[in-house]
Parts: sequence; structure tokens; C-alpha cells
Amino acid sequence: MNVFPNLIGGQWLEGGSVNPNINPSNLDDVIGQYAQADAAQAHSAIAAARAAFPAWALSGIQQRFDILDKAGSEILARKEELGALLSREEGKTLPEGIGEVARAGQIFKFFAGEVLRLSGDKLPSVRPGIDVEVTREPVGVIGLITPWNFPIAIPAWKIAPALAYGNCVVFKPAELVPGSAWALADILHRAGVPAGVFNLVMGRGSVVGDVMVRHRDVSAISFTGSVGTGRAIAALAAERLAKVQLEMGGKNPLVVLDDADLSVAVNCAVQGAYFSTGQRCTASSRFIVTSGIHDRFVQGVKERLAALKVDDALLEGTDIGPVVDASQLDQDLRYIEIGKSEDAELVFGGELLQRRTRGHFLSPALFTGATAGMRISREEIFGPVASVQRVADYEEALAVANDTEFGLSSGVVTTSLKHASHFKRHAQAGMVMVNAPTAGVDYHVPFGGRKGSSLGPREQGRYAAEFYTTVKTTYIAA
Ligand SMILES: NC(=O)C1=CN([C@@H]2O[C@H](COP(=O)(O)OP(=O)(O)OC[C@H]3O[C@@H](n4cnc5c(N)ncnc54)[C@H](O)[C@@H]3O)[C@@H](O)[C@H]2O)C=CC1
Ligand SMILES: O=Cc1ccc(S(=O)(=O)O)cc1
Repeated sequence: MNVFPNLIGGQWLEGGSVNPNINPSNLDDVIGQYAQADAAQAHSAIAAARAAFPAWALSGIQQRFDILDKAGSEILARKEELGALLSREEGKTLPEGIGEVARAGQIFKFFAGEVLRLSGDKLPSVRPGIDVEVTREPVGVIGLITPWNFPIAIPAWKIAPALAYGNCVVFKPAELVPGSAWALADILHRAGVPAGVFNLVMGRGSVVGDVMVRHRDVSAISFTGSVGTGRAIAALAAERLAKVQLEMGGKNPLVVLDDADLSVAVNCAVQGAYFSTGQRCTASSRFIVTSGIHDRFVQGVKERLAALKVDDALLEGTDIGPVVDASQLDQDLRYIEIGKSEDAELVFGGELLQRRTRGHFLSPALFTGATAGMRISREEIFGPVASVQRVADYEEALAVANDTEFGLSSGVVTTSLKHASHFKRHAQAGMVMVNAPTAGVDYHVPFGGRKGSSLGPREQGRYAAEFYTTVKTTYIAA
């Protein structure tokens, strides 16, 4: 089997060791062997990016538009094929995989447009005879470190703005999903990104990622992943005053009030908590439900879960694919045991499933009787596991929803305008959903959270400029 190489300084390079890419729906299916960069190759990629930066920073906007637009067009044209690769390596269902690839293509198109919309301000000075200009310039070499749960969308929403605003990129994807990352690198390379401007360094976080985070020529790091790794990266970046942007976990609440439309509530709950196998930072893992609707809601969710098909991600009709790997499956099962030991009641699922192929199949799990202090109510599980907390009224529901160290996405299901408006104002989260699942975001508006979920400027949309550029104020005396 051929090895998929890294892209460093415009050259495809093997070297180092290789890593098999394994299908979580079928552990006997090896998708390919992918090069694993060592520390020396990580250093080479950073050097190549640094060398390419002065010319790319000053490159014409037509060149940058053309490259990003071309990449976006190819991604969109190949969305079925790339979606199948994504689903095969990550385990989300084929429609979800295709949808994610389309999102990546649209993100490249959006940032191609942003290249043409670059702007600044010209202002009068408070002093006579002086003009002031405020412009944005690229930051330099940016290190991008991404997780396995969105193998192409998260890389796209970091790479596209980085390149659009004139930065050079060293990109390290998650070890579990090198296939989508490699395909994206190949598309960018063929779209005409100059040598060194974009570098792919597949490899271990503790080796390649660590070099990127510590290297003084990497001016900024954008990371999505676990809280532990995010904290460690922030500490190292702070030591050398590098710019940092972190997207980490969530413990996203979905509040369901007595006056909710039951079918909307059940739909939001099931989609938000269990689709994509619950492996989304925006997934709802806490349903906070007022007493008057509690039993009907639980019954409705159980009925919907019973109708869902958990199977091979690529099979037609599958609603929920496998858990991504053995270690994540262990984590999910561990939390299911923790929930039981905390005296929450497991009312549905949480069982390993046998399918035609050897894969990490887990039935969606629902707990009731959860309370705010339980670990299943406080810690991110990152799997198809959610729990219901019963509350007396809206005021208690809001307090419970906000009682978390995280603050990414927060949802309410209600037909009361008064409660919806109050929740929108008082939910302590970066994204608020009214009668919509906590997961399911657009690609052209800011994405990010508060408290322990995020650090640094927002990702996505035109707000991305805040992280990927630095502001210059120029005073011009007449
Ligand atoms: N919020 C989110 O979107 C995500 C959260 N997670 C959470 O994290 C848990 C563990 O998943 P992992 O994939 O192990 O997450 P992780 O945070 O360890 O990995 C994310 C990325 O960081 C890299 N990395 C790891 N150690 C590093 C280091 N010392 N320096 C620089 N880069 C490093 C990894 O190689 C990967 O590319 C999951 O169970 C889940 O709870 C995982 C993926 C996404
Ligand atoms: O790319 C990251 C990403 C994409 C989508 C979502 S959501 O499922 O739409 O919430 C979250 C993160």
C-alpha cells in the first residue's frame, strides 16, 4: 500500500514512520498508510512557512482569491467522494460526511470572497494636519492543530481565513483522520498555493504539535480539541507571548419548558445529542426539563431512539455511525457506569452492539434522574450519552443550564416569547438556540464560546479576521 506523504515546502515527503488509518465501522478495513512527521520535519515545515511568508503576505488579492475559490470549487465538486472518505475514517453517516465536505467547500468560497472585501479605515486625527489609517496585516506563520470529529470542516475554517489574510500555515491534523486532511492538502497544492505557504505535517500531537506550539517562528496557534491539551497549549503560548485561539469542550444544555411543542423538543434533543454519534463540541448532553412535560418528553425521546439505526456509517439508512475509536468508546462506557453508580437511571441504550463488521457500535444512552452535582452532568463525555434533569420552573432551568464550567452552545424549547427572549439574554454561552438543536451552525457567522469552552477571538465569518490579522494604525502628517 502506498504511503500518503506530508507536504513540506511544496514537496511531498515520506520519511519518519507511518500510521494506518482505520475505519471505525470495520476495524479490518485499513484505508491507507499515512506518513508521520518527526520533530525535524516539523521544524522544516515551520522554516518553509517562514521563508514563504514575506512574498505571500504581499501577494495580490486576485491570486489569493483564485486559489481559495478554486479549492472551494473542487471540494464542492467532489463532495460525494470526499464525504465517503470522511465517513469511512471518522464514522459519521454518509449524509453527514457529505454535508461536512460541502461546508468545507463553502467556507473556502466564503473566504475567497473575504479576500476581495479586505478593508481598512481612514479617519481624521484629533490633531490638525494629520490623517489616520487603520489597516490589517497578516500575523505570520500560523500553527493549526485540529481534532478528529470534523476532519475537513475544522481544518477548512482555520486554513481558509489564515491563507485569505496572507498568513502561511503549518497544519497538523488529528492522528485518527489523516485521509480528509491529506485530500485537502492535495487540493490546495494543485489549486496553486505557492511552495511553503501551506504545509501538512501529519504526526503525533506530543511530537509535531509540541514543536509547533513552542517554536518562536510560529506567531499564532489555533487549536480545537480537548480541554487538557488546550490548557497546556495556552500556557506554552503565553510563555512566549504567541497569539492563541482555543475551541474546546462543551456541556451544552437543552432547556425544555412545559409550554414547548413536544415534537420540536424531542427532535432538538435527539438531533442535538445523538447525531454524529454525539461527537460534537456543540452536542447537547444535558436535557433540563420542567415537571409538566418531563414524562412525555422522556417517553418521546425513548421512542425516537428506539427507531434509530446504529450501524456502518456508509450503509444507507444508518442514523448513527460508530464511536470513533476504542479509547473514545472506553470513555463513553466509563461514563455510563459512572452515571449508574451516581444513581441516575439508565432508561435507554448504552449497550455495545454487534453488527456485520467489527466496529465500535454503541446504542444511544439516555439517563433520567440526573442532578447538577453528578459527574455525568458536569463533565464532557463526547459520545451518544445524555441525561435528563427535572426542574420546577423556568428560573430553575436557567440556573441549572448556566451552572457549568463550559459555555459553548445553549438551547431552549418554548412557545413563550417572554422566556425565549429572557433565555437569549441570560444564557451564558457563545451560541444560543431557540427551538433549534444546540448543534447545527452556519458557516458564515461567528463560532465560539465562553468560560472554559473557548479562548481568544471567534472563528468563522468576518470575525475570523480578529485572530488571523494584526491591526496597524498609521499617522500621516500632511
Ligand atoms: N471540543 C472538541 O471539538 C473536541 C473535544 N475532544 C475531547 O477530547 C478528548 C480526547 O480526544 P483527543 O483527540 O485525544 O483530543 P486532543 O485534544 O488530545 O487532540 C486534539 C489535537 O491536538 C493534538 N495534540 C495532542 N497533544 C498535543 C500537544 N501536547 N501539543 C500540541 N498538540 C497536541 C492532537 O494530535 C490533535 O491533533 C475527547 O474524548 C473529547 O472529550 C476531542 C475532539 C474534539
Ligand atoms: O467544523 C466544526 C463544526 C461544524 C459543525 C458543527 S455543528 O454540528 O453544526 O454544531 C460544529 C462544529
